Amino acid sequence: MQRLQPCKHLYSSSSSRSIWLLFSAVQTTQQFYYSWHHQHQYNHAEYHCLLGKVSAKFRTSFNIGNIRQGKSREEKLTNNKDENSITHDLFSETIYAMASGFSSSCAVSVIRVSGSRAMEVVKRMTRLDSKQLETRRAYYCSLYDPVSKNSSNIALNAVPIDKILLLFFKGPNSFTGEDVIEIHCHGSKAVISHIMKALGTEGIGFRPADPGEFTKRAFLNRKMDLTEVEGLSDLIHAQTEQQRVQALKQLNGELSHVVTNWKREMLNCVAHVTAFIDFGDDNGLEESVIYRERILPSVKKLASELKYYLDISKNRLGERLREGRGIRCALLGAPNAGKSSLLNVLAEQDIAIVSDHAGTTRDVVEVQLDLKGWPVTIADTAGLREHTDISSDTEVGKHQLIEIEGMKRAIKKAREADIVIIVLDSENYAVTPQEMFEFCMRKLSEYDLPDSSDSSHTPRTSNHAQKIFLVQNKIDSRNSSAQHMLQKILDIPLFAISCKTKEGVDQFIDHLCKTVENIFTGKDDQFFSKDIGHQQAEHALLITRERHRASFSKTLACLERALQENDQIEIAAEHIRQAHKALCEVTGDVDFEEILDVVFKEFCIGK
Ligand SMILES: Nc1nc2c(ncn2[C@@H]2O[C@H](COP(=O)(O)OP(=O)(O)OP(=O)(O)O)[C@@H](O)[C@H]2O)c(=O)[nH]1
Ligand SMILES: [Mg+2]
Repeated sequence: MQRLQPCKHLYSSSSSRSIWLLFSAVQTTQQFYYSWHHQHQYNHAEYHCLLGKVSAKFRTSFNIGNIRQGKSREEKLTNNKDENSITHDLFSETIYAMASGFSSSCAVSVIRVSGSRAMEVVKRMTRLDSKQLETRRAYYCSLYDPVSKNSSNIALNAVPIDKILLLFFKGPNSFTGEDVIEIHCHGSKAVISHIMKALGTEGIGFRPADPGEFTKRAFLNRKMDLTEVEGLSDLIHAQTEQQRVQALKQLNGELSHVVTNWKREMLNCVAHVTAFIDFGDDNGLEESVIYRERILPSVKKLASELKYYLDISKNRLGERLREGRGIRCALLGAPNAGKSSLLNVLAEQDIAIVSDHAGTTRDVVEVQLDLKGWPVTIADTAGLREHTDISSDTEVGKHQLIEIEGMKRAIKKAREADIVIIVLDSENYAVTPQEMFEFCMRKLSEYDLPDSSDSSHTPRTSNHAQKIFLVQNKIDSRNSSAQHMLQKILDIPLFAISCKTKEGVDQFIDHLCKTVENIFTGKDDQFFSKDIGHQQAEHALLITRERHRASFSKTLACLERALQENDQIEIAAEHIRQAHKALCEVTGDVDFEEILDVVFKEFCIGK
C-alpha cells in the first residue's frame, strides 16, 4: 500500500491546535473504534488497547503549548499579550459604561460595571453587606460617593447620589463572564454624570469601557461565539421588524449551530484518518476502505450542504435584509409621468422635487422604506425619452447631454433593480402608454451590464431575477380617457393610480409589500427555484455578512480539493483540516484580530 509518511508533520506544524480539538478528536475516534469494533468483532480488551493508543498519540501529536481552543480565550490572550494588542490587559481592568441609551432625561438609566473588582461598588458606594449579596437579585438602596479603600463604612452623615436598584451577577454566570454590577439609577443628566464621575475616580479606579468591550469580554470568555456577537450587534441596530427577527435568530445561535455541526463532522473525518495512519496497518485496516466508507460520504455531504447554502444565498437577501437595503425598486418612465410624485407618496414625505417642468429629476434619488417590516430601497430616476441630433456646441445640446447622462443612470439603476416600476402618464398624448412601456423594456434589455465587480450591489447575471410593475398615473386628470388607458399586458401587474388623489395607491402598495415579502420568504419562484420553499428561504437569510460567504466558499474549495484526492487520505485529511480552519473563522475560533476589529467596531459603548 503506497501512502505518504504519516501525520506527525501535519500536527506538529500547526501552532494553534487545541485541547478541545484533541478531546473532540479523541471522542470521535472513540466513536470510530466503536463502529469499527462492531464491524470487526474486536473484543473489549483489544478495543480499549486501540483507544488508549489513539488517545496517547493525540496527546503527543498536538502542540499543547500553543493551544487556543479548550483554554478560555482569556487564558490564551493572557499568554499572548504581545501578539494580541487588541486584548492587552483586557481582563485586568474593571470597566464601566452606560448600558441604556443616552437621552437628556428619562425615568431610569442603567450603568454597568464588569470585572474582578466590580464588587467595590457595593463595598464602597452602598451600605449593603457585600458578603451577603446574592447573585441575580435586585437590591433597592442608596448610592454614595465612594469611600476610601480603608474606611469600612459610609459615614452616617454621607449624602446619597441617588436611590438605585443594584443587581449583582456573579461571574462566570453573567453577560461578560466576569462579576457584573448593574446600577439602575434615575435617568437625569445630573445623576448619571455624578455616578460616572464617581466610578472613574482614582480611588475606585475603574476605567470607562471601549465601544463593544462588554461583548468582547463575553466573546473572549466563551459566553458567545462570533456569529452570536454579530447577531447581538444587529439586534441593537435593527430598524425594521424583520431585521429584528433575523438578528434574534443569529443571536440565538442558528448560524452557529449549522457551522458547529459541520466543524464536528470535519473533525470526525480527521480523527478517522489519524487513527488509521497510526494504527491501521497494525490492525489490518485498509486505506481505501476508510476513504470510501467513512471520509468520502462525509466530505461529499458537507460539500453539498455548503454549496446549497452558498447557492440559495446568491441573491444576498440575508445581507440586504440586515443592512436595510432590502429589495431594490426603480421608478422608470417618461419625463413628467409622476415618478417623483410616486416616490413621495410611498415615502410619505417630500423627498424628491416635483414640478410640471419635464426633466426635473436628473440624478438618482434613493430612499429606504420599511414595508411591513421588510426593507426596500426605492430609486427615483430621470425621465426617459428619445433624442436625436445632439450638438454639444449649443446651449440646448449641452442640456441634452446632461439629460442623456441622467437617462443612462436611470436605466443602469433599473437594470440592477429587483423590481422595476414603469410609471406611465395618462395625460401624455405625445407617446401612448403602450409605446412608453415598449420603449422602457427596450432600454432595459439594450443597456450594457453594470460592472459586477462593484460589491455594493448584487452582481447582475444573465438570469438576474427582475419583476416589472406597470403603474398608470394621473387617472384623476380630466384628460385621461379610456383610449389613454393601458390594456393589461400579458401577466405584468398593472395599477391605475393617482398620486394627487391617492386613488389606487393603497392597492399598489399592498401588492408591492406582498411581492417583497414573497421574495424574502421564498414564495417567489423568480428569486428561488420552484422547489425551494419557505424553510430554504430562511436558510438563505442566515448568511448575513460577506465574511460568512467568503469563509463558506473557502471551506467548500478545501473540501472539493479533499474530494479530488481519491485514496490519498493523509492529503485529503489536510484539506479537511484547512476546511475546518476556514469555517472556524465564522464562529471566531481562530486567531484573527482583523475580524474581531471589524465585528466589534460596529458596537456602541455600554454593550
Ligand atoms: N393630475 C395629476 N397630476 C400629477 C399626478 N402625479 C403627478 N402629477 C403632476 O405631474 C407633474 C410631474 O410630476 P413629477 O412627479 O415631477 O414627474 P416626474 O416623472 O418625476 O418627472 P421628471 O422628474 O421630469 O422625469 C407635476 O406637476 C405633478 O404635480 C397625478 O396623479 N395627477
Ligand atoms: Mg422626477
